[in-house]
Amino acid sequence: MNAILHAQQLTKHYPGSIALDHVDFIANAGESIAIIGPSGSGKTTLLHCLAGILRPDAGSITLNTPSAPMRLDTLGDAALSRLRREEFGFVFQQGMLLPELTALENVALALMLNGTDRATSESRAAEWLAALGLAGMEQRRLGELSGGQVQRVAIARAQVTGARVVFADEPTGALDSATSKEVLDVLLHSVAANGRTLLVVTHDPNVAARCRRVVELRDGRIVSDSGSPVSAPSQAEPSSQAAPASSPAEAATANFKGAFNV
Ligand SMILES: Nc1ncnc2c1ncn2[C@@H]1O[C@H](COP(=O)(O)OP(=O)(O)OP(=O)(O)O)[C@@H](O)[C@H]1O
Repeated sequence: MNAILHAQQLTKHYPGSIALDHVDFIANAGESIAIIGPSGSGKTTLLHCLAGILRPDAGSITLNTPSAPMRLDTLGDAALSRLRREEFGFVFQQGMLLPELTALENVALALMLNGTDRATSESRAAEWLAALGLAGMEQRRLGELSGGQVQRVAIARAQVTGARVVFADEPTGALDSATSKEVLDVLLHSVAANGRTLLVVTHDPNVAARCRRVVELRDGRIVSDSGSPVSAPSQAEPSSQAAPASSPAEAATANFKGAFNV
């Protein structure tokens, strides 16, 4: 498999605690990886370091791009922000979306920040929203959507730019179990259909069980790494090999190819 993200000897301290203790980690292209572990074990710190949100105190993080490997830990702030906008997508429990904007504007904004014109951005955003089951809701503000619908907007925003790695932190944490399952289906199928890599921090065993690989942290160290499929092997297949649609979520997946071929 091809490594897309490679962290070596990642270390991050906070006053009075060590959040990451010489962590070595490789994410391969197309994998869905759950990061689990007890509260305070360093999951969010690891995710934020890998995503270029936090700078490690020591260690290296390399993103393999088609042009050249890029070292996140040595990039300047402006270059790091640009890399985050172009290469990464984020689905967090809250905070990534702007409540004063409509669903369409929230998704389109991700493209506009990368220099895409407004008309193109809105048209691609509308395709993504439709593919995720939100057709007809484009003009609603976030307060007019359910929690599950808001997370679908976040999933669309995370991927509309063509991000190659999607980072999710408790993406279903605020949802009831039925809605969690729906949102998880949409997230897993959409990243798989587009060949993206997914890293998801979770306390939910149902979320971890649906990921291809499970990495467990304790006291800032990786203590186990399944490194092999635990379920849903089709998640790692490229879009051309995606299974035929047989449910609304899978039908949405099939539409992604259209969303990206425009
Ligand atoms: N901004 C901060 N300032 C000080 N200490 C911090 C900060 N952020 C995290 N920590 C500490 O670093 C350690 C790892 O925190 P982190 O949030 O990464 O763990 P986590 O596994 O994601 O926890 P949770 O499951 O509760 O979200 C903990 O001891 C935490 O208290």
